[in-house]
Amino acid sequence: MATSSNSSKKTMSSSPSSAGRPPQGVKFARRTSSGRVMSLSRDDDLDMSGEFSGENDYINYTVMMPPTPDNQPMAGSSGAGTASDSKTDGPGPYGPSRFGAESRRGVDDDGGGDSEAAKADRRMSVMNSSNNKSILLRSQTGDFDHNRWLFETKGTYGIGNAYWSEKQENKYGPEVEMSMQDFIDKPWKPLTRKVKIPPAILSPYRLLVVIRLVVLFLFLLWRVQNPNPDAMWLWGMSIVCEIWFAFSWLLDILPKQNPINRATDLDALRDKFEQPSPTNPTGRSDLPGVDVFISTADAEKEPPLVTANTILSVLAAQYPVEKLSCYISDDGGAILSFEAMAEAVNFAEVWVPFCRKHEIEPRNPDSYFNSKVDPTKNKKRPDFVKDRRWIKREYDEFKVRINGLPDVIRKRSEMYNSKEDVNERKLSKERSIGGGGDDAEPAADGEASNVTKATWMADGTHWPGTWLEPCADHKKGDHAGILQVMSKVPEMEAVMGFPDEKKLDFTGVDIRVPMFAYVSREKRPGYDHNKKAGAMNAMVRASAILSNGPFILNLDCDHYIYNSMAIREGMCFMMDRGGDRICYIQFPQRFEGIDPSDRYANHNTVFFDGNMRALDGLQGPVYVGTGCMFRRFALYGFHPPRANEYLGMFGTIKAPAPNYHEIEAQLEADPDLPDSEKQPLATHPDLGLPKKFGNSQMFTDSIGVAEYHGRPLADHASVKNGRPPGALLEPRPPLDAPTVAEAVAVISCWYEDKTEWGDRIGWIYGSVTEDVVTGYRMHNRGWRSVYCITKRDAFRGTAPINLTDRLHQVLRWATGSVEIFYSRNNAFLACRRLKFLQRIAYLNVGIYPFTSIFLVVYCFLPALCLFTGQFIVAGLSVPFLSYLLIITVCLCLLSLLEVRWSGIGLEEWWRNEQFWLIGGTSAHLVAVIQGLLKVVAGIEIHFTLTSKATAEDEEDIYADLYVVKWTIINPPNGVNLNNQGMQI
Ligand SMILES: O=c1ccn([C@@H]2O[C@H](COP(=O)(O)OP(=O)(O)O[C@H]3O[C@H](CO)[C@@H](O)[C@H](O)[C@H]3O)[C@@H](O)[C@H]2O)c(=O)[nH]1
Ligand SMILES: [Mn+2]
Repeated sequence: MATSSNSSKKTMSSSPSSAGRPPQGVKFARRTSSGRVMSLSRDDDLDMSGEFSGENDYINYTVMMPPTPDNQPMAGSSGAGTASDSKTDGPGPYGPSRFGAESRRGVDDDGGGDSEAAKADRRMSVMNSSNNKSILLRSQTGDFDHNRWLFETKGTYGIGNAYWSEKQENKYGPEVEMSMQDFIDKPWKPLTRKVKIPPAILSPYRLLVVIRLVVLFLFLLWRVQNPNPDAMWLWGMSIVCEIWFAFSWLLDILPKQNPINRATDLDALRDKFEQPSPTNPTGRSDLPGVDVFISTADAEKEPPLVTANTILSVLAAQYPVEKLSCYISDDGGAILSFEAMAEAVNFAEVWVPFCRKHEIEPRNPDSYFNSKVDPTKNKKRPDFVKDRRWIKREYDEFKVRINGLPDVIRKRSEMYNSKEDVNERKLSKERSIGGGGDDAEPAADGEASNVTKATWMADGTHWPGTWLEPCADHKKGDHAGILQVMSKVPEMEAVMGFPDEKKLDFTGVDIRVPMFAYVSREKRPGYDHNKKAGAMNAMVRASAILSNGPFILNLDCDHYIYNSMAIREGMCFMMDRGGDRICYIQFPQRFEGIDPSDRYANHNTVFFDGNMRALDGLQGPVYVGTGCMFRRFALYGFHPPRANEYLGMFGTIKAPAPNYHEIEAQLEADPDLPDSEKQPLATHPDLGLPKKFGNSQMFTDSIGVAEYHGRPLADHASVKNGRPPGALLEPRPPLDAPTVAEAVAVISCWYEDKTEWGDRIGWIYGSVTEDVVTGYRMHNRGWRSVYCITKRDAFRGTAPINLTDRLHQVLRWATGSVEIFYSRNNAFLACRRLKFLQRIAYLNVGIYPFTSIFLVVYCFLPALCLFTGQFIVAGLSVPFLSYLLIITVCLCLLSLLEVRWSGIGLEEWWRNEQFWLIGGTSAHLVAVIQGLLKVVAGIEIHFTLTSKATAEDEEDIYADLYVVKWTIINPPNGVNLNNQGMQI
């Protein structure tokens, strides 16, 4: 089933051994004599597609079909001569494939933002918002608290609701003819609201914190004043520890004083962006684009089947198909991942419409078929059972194909290699015939064994990535950049299926699949690839050129979309009033396959439901990796578009942001300033600052567009930095070859030379927990973030199940924290835009591993007491005991209240305490030592990938639970087994 598709593969090294390669296609990337690919910037007036083939400084660029792993690997490529027509255009198992990049790109449209029409649109919106607002509307936006009011009235009011629900019935009917005035006067309905934690819980909580603080202070004072003269050393040691514990408790508890909950209104989002309106008569989606990034690094530890399932869940997400793009970054450059992804896209052709037709959840096939609930629940269509049976079989076959891939690839490669061998032998024979003699034969044999064993793609070309038998240019950390658009940019309008389409009846179901691209950045020895952060940055650039979605969702390869509405939930925040100041939306990380009693606190609920919720009430949750939706513009290192800054201890002092004021004043004085001057982007405090993004003009041009597309709708006077409704209805231009070439150029390993990538732009380098640092930088610039807990989990993933893997993970996180502590990202050095309590929270992130030193010492104290017969105090006096009692009772009450406001279970809380001690006396301590070694001796820290369980080992999913691999981080655990250290 050869599928027609275009692969855009950069053949960086034109190795002579690739005799069977088809003739090179479009040539357009420029390569200098030094071997570097230089500025590939596309000039809009210049048609680059044809003219470069004559120049010798352009490298070859092949647009070819992706070899979807077929089950007749050698067919059609039996001879080197036939390879050239391997671009067979046949239907795959599900009909004509959607693979491929188009060859032309709309000339008149460059994505919206900067074109004349868009400018005119924006001017219109400025006029509308300033002139046409009714008095009523303005009064509503004054000091009146919409969110609160809506919440209290359960969110139903005004003509808005009635009006819009009527519309739903008849999308394209005559009702569309509503007047502009109607539209403008539509009450402005918030997309999100804050839900306060009941004061009945919060007030006693705060009170107890104060009480405990005072008592703790008095206790320590008493302890200092009452030494134990018999054992001063014991007394001294214990008191130092106790003071540290008090300090770290303070760091932990202070940022927790204002937890909040949030709720989103998905209906309001739909009404606002996807209902017919004067600016949008057909009700086409006016939502901004979203680029989803999946990262994988190792096809062994991260099984391709798991990754493929994640991809499928993304492709089937409920978001306008034409606005959604998915990218996978393969840091391993493995052909296995590549072909598995090609298979996944193939399967998506039926899987995605199936999900839409029957509205199933979750849309990760593996979880869906394994879920314990009755699949027919709430299913009304009579053909559901039949369809499900069919797709289940189809999925099983898909699994078999994926599992068979390693074999297929190996066999195929062996075949090609032996063919090469034979050719080589023939050649040498011919050569040696001149010399004559029978001894030619053994000589040829000897030669053959020298030929490197290449890894071949199904179309008879060399795999540009890592080979099964690694060699120079084709191994991990040394291979070309690969970018392949596996599913092309979809049509703008829904494409409805018909009966019997692809063996299922898809009548009235949109059968489009979002764009999907496989990306493996170039890697060369001598370059620091910066782990996940580097992979992310490469994807940020490639996606800016290919789709430029103003929002970026990042998922690890094992984290799939569990709630197909998740992206829309995030979008509610981004598109709400003030949403343009939100840099990212962190979703809680939820895990599956963890032992029921969650022995090692893998769920981490105390963190995800407690700490993060609390931070949401300050400046926002920290960025903790997978399940986070970014504003692209914020990733580029800009400051938030804001007129005011909030300074001071508690961020309550309002002051105008620098520069902004001046420009405002200028504008007032001279209303005839050029239009561009009125745009909020132009009034960004730091837009003038030169940022070093690298030399891709196409990339630089995309920045402003992404910013503009990411703004909330300017449908209300209170939206200061919005875009007009209907601005995002333009179709996306199809991808053309120069665009793809540019995307390949920006994933090359030298692109970041002398730029600020990883320093001020994108994911920040230099830490194994790139996530925390990246988020910190944004908060430090004054952005805020939002924590989005959805009723149905947004995403789900796997977590390490045995103690060793878990400790390694905790070790990596703690090491990252120590790195942060010793870096310039230490919150002590933060600028004043970081709110005070937020700063404390970040300090805590950097400091918590150091607690382990004191914890270990303290854990040894009981033993020391036992041996020496001494105690930390002179005698068990009444004040000592009563202080201890109050402190402990307060702590218990606080924990209870915390459990109440965060909604976690008591057992979960207890597991967390236990694991805190286990990790605190082992992994954290090692992390402190590692961190010190790095700072003092410059010893690098490795990123140990967390192994993911295969979806296959179902027999005993907890088999790993008790596996203990002895490593340096285990021994301190012995301490814990007997001691439960007294915890202040
Ligand atoms: O060189 C690398 C190393 C890792 N990864 C990817 O990074 C992700 C996270 O790796 P994993 O071993 O699963 O780490 P976890 O501890 O499970 O991940 C958490 O912690 C990481 C930081 O330590 C964050 O990056 C993750 O998003 C967060 O989920 C995976 O998708 C990897 O494929 C790469 O792309 N390139
Ligand atoms: Mn993980």
